[in-house]
Amino acid sequence: MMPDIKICGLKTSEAVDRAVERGATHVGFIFFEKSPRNIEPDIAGTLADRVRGRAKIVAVTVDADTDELDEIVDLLKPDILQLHGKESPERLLMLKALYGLPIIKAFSIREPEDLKRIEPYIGIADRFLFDAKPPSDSELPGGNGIPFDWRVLRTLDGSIDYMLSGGLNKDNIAAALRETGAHGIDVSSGVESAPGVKDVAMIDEFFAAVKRASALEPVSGSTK
Ligand SMILES: O=C(O)c1ccccc1NCC(=O)[C@H](O)[C@H](O)COP(=O)(O)O
Repeated sequence: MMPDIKICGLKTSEAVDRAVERGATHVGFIFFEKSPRNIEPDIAGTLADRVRGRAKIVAVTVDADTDELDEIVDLLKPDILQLHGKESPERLLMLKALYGLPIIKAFSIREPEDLKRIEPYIGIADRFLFDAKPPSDSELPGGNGIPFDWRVLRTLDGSIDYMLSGGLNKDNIAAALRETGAHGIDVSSGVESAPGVKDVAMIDEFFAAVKRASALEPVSGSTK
């Protein structure tokens, strides 16, 4: 079965169109000034309009205040909010009540202990996103293009819905899916030729790799 596929950090119509043509179920726009993928909400809104209804529009923010979120929600009209900072469970409840949108809560993972941090968010976040811990010299909480040890997720309760993220690319996605069986994946740097510059050929290659990997998957219940 094909996982949900989120292409994150989109900034051009060419990349948005190609991602959705190839089968992206989610397209992500980054609202974080220090990121090479940062985009203004009005420009993101115009890009999102190209694919609205065909892919879920995801607004990615980091500890954004309510004024900033008001502007993003107003101009982008996202289907989902992705919170990539230190937002508390109470903050998620408040934002869900305010905007009526589902929330993906991102967590950085290095070791099994890190998974304990999701516990207070279970039943509040609609989905989790597991990303690698940023390197100590990075100013970005995400989009660093580095994977974590996916074996850490072996201890995760199978009922937890999550997207796997962090350094995924055409060369490692088959192993990542084999190890985790993730129902959702998220990629940014792995389809870029330089930080913040999406490459349509790399988008093609990534989707081709996911399709190959998904075709190899054993069919549950099959006797063959
Ligand atoms: O991508 C960014 O620049 C970014 C900045 C600040 C917060 C989150 C950010 N990205 C969020 C994502 O969902 C990325 O796709 C995810 O971290 C994976 O990125 P990569 O390892 O580059 O594939």
